[in-house]
Formats: sequence, C-alpha cells, structure tokens
Amino acid sequence: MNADYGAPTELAGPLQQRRALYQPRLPPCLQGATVRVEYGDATATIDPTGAHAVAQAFPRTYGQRLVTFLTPDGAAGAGKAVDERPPIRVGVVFSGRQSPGGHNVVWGLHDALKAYNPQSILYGFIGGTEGLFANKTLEITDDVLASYKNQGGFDLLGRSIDQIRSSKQVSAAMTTCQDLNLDGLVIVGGVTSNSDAAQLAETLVQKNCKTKVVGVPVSLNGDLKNQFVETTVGFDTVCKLISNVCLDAISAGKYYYFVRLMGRKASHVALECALQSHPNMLIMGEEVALSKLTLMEVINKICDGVQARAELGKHHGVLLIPEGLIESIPEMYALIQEISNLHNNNVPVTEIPTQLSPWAAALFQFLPPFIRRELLLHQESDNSAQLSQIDTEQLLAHLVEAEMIKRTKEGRYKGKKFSSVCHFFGYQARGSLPSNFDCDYAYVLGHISLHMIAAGLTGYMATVANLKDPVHKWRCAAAPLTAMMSVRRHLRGPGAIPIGKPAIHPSPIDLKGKAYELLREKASSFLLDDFYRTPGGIQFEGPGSDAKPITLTIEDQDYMGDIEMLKLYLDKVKTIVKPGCSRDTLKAAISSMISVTHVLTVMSHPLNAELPLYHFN
Ligand SMILES: O=P(O)(O)OC[C@H]1O[C@](O)(CO)[C@@H](O)[C@@H]1O
Repeated sequence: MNADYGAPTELAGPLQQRRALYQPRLPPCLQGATVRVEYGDATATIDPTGAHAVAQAFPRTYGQRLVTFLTPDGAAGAGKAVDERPPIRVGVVFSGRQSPGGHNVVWGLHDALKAYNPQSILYGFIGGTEGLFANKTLEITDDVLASYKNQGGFDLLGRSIDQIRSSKQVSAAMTTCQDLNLDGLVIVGGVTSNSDAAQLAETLVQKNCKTKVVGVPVSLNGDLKNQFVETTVGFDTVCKLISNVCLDAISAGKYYYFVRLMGRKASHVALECALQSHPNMLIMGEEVALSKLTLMEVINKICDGVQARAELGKHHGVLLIPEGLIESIPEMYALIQEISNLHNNNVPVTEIPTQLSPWAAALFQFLPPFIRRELLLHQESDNSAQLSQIDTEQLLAHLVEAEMIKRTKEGRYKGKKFSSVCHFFGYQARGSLPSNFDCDYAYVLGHISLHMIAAGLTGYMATVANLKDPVHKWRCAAAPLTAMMSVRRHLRGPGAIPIGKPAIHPSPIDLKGKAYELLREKASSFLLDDFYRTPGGIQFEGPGSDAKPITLTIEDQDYMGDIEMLKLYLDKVKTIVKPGCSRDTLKAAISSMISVTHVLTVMSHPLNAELPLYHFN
C-alpha cells in the first residue's frame, strides 16, 4: 500500500481548508438512512436497432427496470429500523480519468453507508483498477476523508488504466470482490468505465458472485449524456476556467489565443466554454466532421475570421478548439487510423512513417515535426490516439500564420502581422477544486450508489434528473447500463449493419439542439463584436456560486448571458430609447448592440421588472 494515499494534506491552503467545511446538499429523499425504491418500466436500449445485439451480449442484465428513489412512507419517513438493515460491504474504484468532484462520490457513499448501518464497511481500491485487480485497499473512514472533502484530483486513492475488460482483468476483479466478500462495487468513471462496469456486472451475475456493480457518471468531458444522464461530475468545473484570456487578448490587442480544451470524441467542454465566455471563434469537431472540412478549409475559415476582424482594426482574438478536433478532419482521421492499424500490428514506431500509404505519407510529411512525433505516440486504452498529447492548437496557429503571410504577399490581407499564443487548458482544469454543483452532484450520486446496492441492483448507473433545478428538486434514480448502450455500425452497404461489441458511446453535440442553435445565432457577433463574458473562475460564494452549465440549463430556461449583456449595456439603451418606448423600438435598440436574434426572450425575462422605466408597451 502506498503510504501517501489517504494521508492528511497538512499543507492545505486556506481555501482548501475552507472548502473542506462545505456540506453538500441532499434532496429530501436522501436525507434519511433509507429510501423507498420504486420500480418503473422495463428498458430496452437508446439504440433500437442495436437492441438485439445488446440483449444477446447481456442476457442476464438486459431489460431491467428503471428505478426511482423516494422518501420512505410513514410519518417520520424513517423507513426500516437499523436492526433490520444488515451491514453492507462495498468497494469503490476510480476507474476513469480524474475529474473534479470524484472524492465526493466516495464521501457521499461513505456517509450513506454509515447512516444505513454503522457496521458497514467501505474499501477504496488504491491505484485504481490495478488496485482492484491486486486487492489493494484502504478502508475509508471519517479520518481518511477529512482532507479530501470537496477537493479536486483523485489522490485519495489514485487511478491507473481505465479498463476492466480482458478476461484476466474481469476475473481478477471478481476474485477481489469474493475475497473481500463485497456486497457492492462502485465504479467511478465515464463512458469506457461504465461500459466495463456493465460487462463486469453481467459476468458476476453469470458466475453467481453476489457483488452488485454500480456505475457513477464522473467525467470532465461531459460526453456521457443521454436520456438518463443529464451531465457528468466535473464538467461544470472545467468549463469555468478559460475566460481570463479573452480580457487579456482585448487589453493589448496584439495576440490571437489558440486554446485547446479537453474533449476527445465530443466538443461539449468547448461549446460550454464558448457559451460561458464568448470567444471570437469556436471550431467544433462535430461541425467539421459533418461538413467534412479538410485541414486547409479549417485554416481558411480561421484566416477569413482573422481578416474580417483586421478590417475592423482588431488584431487580437480568442479561438477555442476541442482536443478531438484533429480526428474530426477527414484526412487527419484517415491518417490516424493508418497509424493505429500499424500500432495494432506491432510495427515499431520508427518504421510506421515508412509503411504508410502514399497519400498518408504525403500528408504526414506535410505536417510540422512536432505533430508527426505526437501522432506516433502509443494509443489510449480504447485504441484511440492520445489526443491530449497532440498540440492541435499549435498546428492550427502554425498553418494560419503561414496562410496569413501568403495572403499578405498576394495583397489579399493588409492588416498587421498575425501573432498567436497557444494554450492547452486541459490538465490544469482537470485538477481544479470542484464547483458547488459538482460537490453536491457527486455527493448525491455517492448516496444513490449505496441505496442501489442495498436494493440489490446490479448493472445500473446512479442518475439524477432535474439538475438544472435547486437540489431539493433533484430526482434520484438508477438506470440500467444496458439501456444506454448502442452498437457501432458500418456506414457502407444497404442499410446500417450493427457490428462490434455493444457499449456506452460518447454522445456528440446535438447539432439540432438548443445550445448549438444559440451558438450559431451568436457566431457572427462573437466573431466581430468582442462581447467577452467573464463568468470568473469557480466561485464558492456569492452570485456565481450556484451557476450551472449553460448547456444543462438551456433546454428550459432563458439564456442568462443575454440578460447580463443587457444589464451591461443598459446605460447605452437609455441613450438610444426613451422610457415607455414601444416593444419594437426597444428590440431594435438591443439588437443594434448585442446582435442577438432572440431578443424577445431577453425582453420577456423577469429582468424587465428591474428596468421599470424601460418596460415596453
Ligand atoms: O491523463 P491522460 O492519460 O493524459 O488522459 C488524457 C485524457 O483524459 C481526459 O482528460 C478525460 O477522458 C481526456 O479529455 C484526455 O484526452
């Protein structure tokens, strides 16, 4: 056992110490020691054409019913007496990548477990899945938890490879569950970890192992999203960390900041950051893939933006990209696939460039040496490229600069020399202290996990609905992991044929969804007007402390960014229109300043009550 795990962080700074005192909120149904378990409809899968394949792969855990947790019946709402509740033995493992809030899952699980029966035991697996395979545990107690409450990182237990997949791994996990006589195993992670959790649950049922397997959606990427899961723990936190560069850019007016954000298969982090901070450009992987934009088309798009801004005398800007962008560009994807196949065939790294097809070799040679080196790195556990290690923002900045020089020489660009600074806001965001929202959400999910195990559920994920509402309105539930699965398809041939193993796949940005629609509406204003918005870093107290991801709240609520803009521009509104002016006049005045098409939403917002003189007629 590594002596450092679970050791008190004596050097904690004042903010860390204060955060450790924050008590996460619980919805009413979780405030007692027990819950009422209500069973709903049997489930199929979110992918109807893949249902048969999922049912075949998961014969014992497919089709289970949805479950909701409610306040127990009875006057006191107390549920079963403590002597009717046998102690429960649970293990918890950090399987996925670290994400702000993960520690609170353990804390919530521990508190619920001890409230259920103080004799219950919680083991944390040290070093993630490898600790699970090797049965390396740390008993989680109040003392152990003390300095990890509401703290970032996964350092309470650490993590290793996010994989419980090979038969050797599955059998090692089962042996540990049996040796520790576990009633439940809680697996904390994103799409990959929860797919593995489903497989482990199925295997344990088939082998008559009593341990129930429960998944908890923790991933900063925000791509574990479906009709049961509204968002993942950590996403809110990481999206609050980029806005300062916008103000820096506009202050000196000389740099373009190229910012790469986490998000391998989907651009949720980049989209949320854009809606939070209003950078000038956002290039999303989903858009590029849909339009099949080539690398040079992406570069030209950025250069056109730079040029349009230069015509307004602006030589600064902020551009956001997700780390997965590079894989969304068709020719880059094909190149990465070729490299991946060569890796899978154990071709030595030094020989890969010589074994590429002629067109791939040509593209590879065209790329700057640092990108070539990064593309050749060994793959992730899911066989994808190590996107966090590929400096796509530097590749874009490099090619944009070359194109701007070319345009200057050809007389097509007359602005100042293009100058860029690149950032990857990945790991630093990932290690942040979690926001209040992530602290609460994770703590609640930890509680739900215990009640799932107590109810004997296996192959389920802990879920919370109504997250956009205050905590007392959150609805606690559990959904079968198989219900979230789909099967990858061949796009060739007559009709799509399901292939491959069913899994929970990352959900891309919905290009027909409200969040994306909002971004499209604002794109030209963002590009040219520099309406940078500063949500600030994470705030634990005061006005920003309960702010939630815009992409989470947008489905049913007004877009607060516009309200804030309207507030900012109120003085200007007063110079343009007179009190009591008509609705159309006010609308035109606001439109002229904030260039939004959904001004009516702004005007019908309760903020109008704060502007009595400007109520429209
Ligand atoms: O810590 P590692 O192994 O570099 O992992 C990086 C990856 O993990 C994530 O942060 C979370 O899945 C990805 O966005 C990123 O590509």
